Formats: sequence, structure tokens, C-alpha cells
Amino acid sequence: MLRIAIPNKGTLSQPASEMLREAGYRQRTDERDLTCLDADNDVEFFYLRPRDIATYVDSGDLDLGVTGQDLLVDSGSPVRELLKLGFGGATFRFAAPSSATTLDGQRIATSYPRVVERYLAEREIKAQIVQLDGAVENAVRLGVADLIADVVATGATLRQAGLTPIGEPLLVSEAVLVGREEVSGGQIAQLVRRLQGVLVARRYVMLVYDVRADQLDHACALTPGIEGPTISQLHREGWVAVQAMVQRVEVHRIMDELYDLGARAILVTDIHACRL
Ligand SMILES: Nc1ncnc2c1ncn2[C@@H]1O[C@H](COP(=O)(O)OP(=O)(O)OP(=O)(O)O)[C@@H](O)[C@H]1O
Ligand SMILES: O=P(O)(O)OC[C@H]1O[C@H](OP(=O)(O)OP(=O)(O)O)[C@H](O)[C@@H]1O
Ligand SMILES: [Mg+2]
Repeated sequence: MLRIAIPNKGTLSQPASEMLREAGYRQRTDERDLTCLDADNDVEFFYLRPRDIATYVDSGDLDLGVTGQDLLVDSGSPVRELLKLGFGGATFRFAAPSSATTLDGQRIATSYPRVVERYLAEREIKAQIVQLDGAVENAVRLGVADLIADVVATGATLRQAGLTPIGEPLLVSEAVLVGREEVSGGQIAQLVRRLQGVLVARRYVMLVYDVRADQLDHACALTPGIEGPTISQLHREGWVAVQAMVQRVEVHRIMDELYDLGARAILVTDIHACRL
């Protein structure tokens, strides 16, 4: 049986469970449950703090886990990133009351000490790390640090604390599936394929439309699909129906261009699952 770690709470928890549900796995129905057995898929899920997940996977007690790239770096664990999951996106940045602040000789408050240490060591910057558990934005105001290094999503927390980001992000992070070894068949590969199917189903829609056969080449150039568009005969002389997957973010532009080309009955439908 495959044993998989999922964040029990926090930003990554709900989207991780949602994605696994979409991929056909059973997930807990009560947020207080610590495990969930999916007997049909021969998988057991364990709900853990995302910061601890790499440790469980590295020790071999669990086979796979969902965590954040920044948390993975901070854990110092050698487990591998198997798949980027497309949610939980954030940057990790320094911030201070003034953007002119330099790092040298400063006290930096953070709950990600290894990420910061690595950054400073790579640049031979000497600074003092003040390790805190959370709400690090308060550390400057309260005088225990000169600047902070923390997760920034919308930037609202920084603004509220009167802090300005300094320099480029140390990291750009999103949720990832982690495991110990290269995926090469079997149950883990099947799970990865299912999650990839969810990512594609979220990113793409199915577009179908009718177009005059003499415009077909132009239309196919707009909707090349993955392997190639499906063309079927309409019960009307000189017309064909076309079906192709297109990226969700592009679909309205493509529909407008198809309409201008003379295509009609242009329909978009969601894809619920797929294997490419
Ligand atoms: N707005 C956000 N705030 C915090 N973490 C975020 C945010 N957006 C994405 N993340 C990612 O979520 C992970 C942190 O999750 P974690 O559960 O430890 O913290 P949290 O969501 O802040 O929950 P908690 O309430 O326990 O602090 C990191 O990988 C981080 O990059
Ligand atoms: O850029 P934003 O959209 O404002 O989000 C980022 C903030 O959210 C998180 O804090 P959280 O509320 O989880 O508190 P914590 O510091 O105790 O983890 C994170 O640590 C930042 O403080
Ligand atoms: Mg937090």
C-alpha cells in the first residue's frame, strides 16, 4: 500500500486534497481526521504539518508527500521533487522598513532559517538570523530584528506592517509532490500520471466549431490541438466540424479569431480528467 503525506492545515491543505479528489482518490471528510484510507486505490493518506513532510518521506516511513518548495529547501532533506502541482504559489523575500536596507551585519527574523542561511552563505554575507515560529512581520516593529525574510503572496501582510521588499526573491515556490526515488512505473507513476491529468484538465478546455472547408487550414493553425485537431464531416456541403484542446487562458482570443474567419457554433467545454 502506498503511504502519502498531505498538509493537515494551512494554505496548502485544501488545494492538495481537492487535487487528489479530482485525480480519483478518497480524501478525509473531517478536517480533524489524521489519516484516510483509500482501499480502492490501495493508498493511505496521512495529514501532517507541511514543514514535517519531507522528513517523513526521507525516513522511508511514507512514500510520497505534498509540500512547498520553500519548505522542502528549508528542511534540508534530500527527497526529490517529482511534480509541480500548480497551487500554493508564493515568493520568499527579504523585507525591511526601507528598501535601501543592506543585509550585512543585520538581524534577520525568519521561520525559514536554512533558506536564509543558504542565500547568505552563497554570497558570503555575514548577518544574524533570528529564528521565529511565525508572524515574523512583527519582529521589526518589536525591535528583535532589523529585517525579515518570509513568504510573500499578495504582499498585503508586508504593507500592513510597513515593510518593503528588498531585492529579488530568494525563492519562487509552489506546492510539489515529493518522493525518494526516480518514478519508473507502478503505483507511484500512476499517481503522478493522474495528477498530471488534473493539471492538464485545469489548464485546457475542449473547443468545437464548424467552419467552411476552404478555411480549414487557417482554422487548424489557430487550434492545432495536442496531436492534431479532429476533423469530421458536417451534413452540409463544404463545411466541417473541428475539435481541439486549447489553453483556457487563450480560448476567448481564439474564439474571436475563429469567428472572424467565418467559423460558427463555437463551443467550449471543460475537461474533467485526461491522460495525454
Ligand atoms: N499566503 C501564504 N501564506 C503562507 N504560506 C503560503 C501562502 N501562499 C503559499 N504559501 C505556501 O504554503 C506553505 C506554508 O504552509 P504552512 O501550512 O506552513 O503555513 P501557512 O499556510 O501560513 O499556515 P499556518 O497558519 O500554519 O502558518 C509554503 O510552501 C508557502 O510558500
Ligand atoms: O503576502 P500575503 O498574501 O499577505 O501572505 C503572506 C503572509 O501569510 C503568511 O502568514 P500567516 O497568516 O500564515 O501567519 P504566520 O506568519 O503565523 O504563518 C506568511 O507567513 C506571510 O506573513
Ligand atoms: Mg503561516
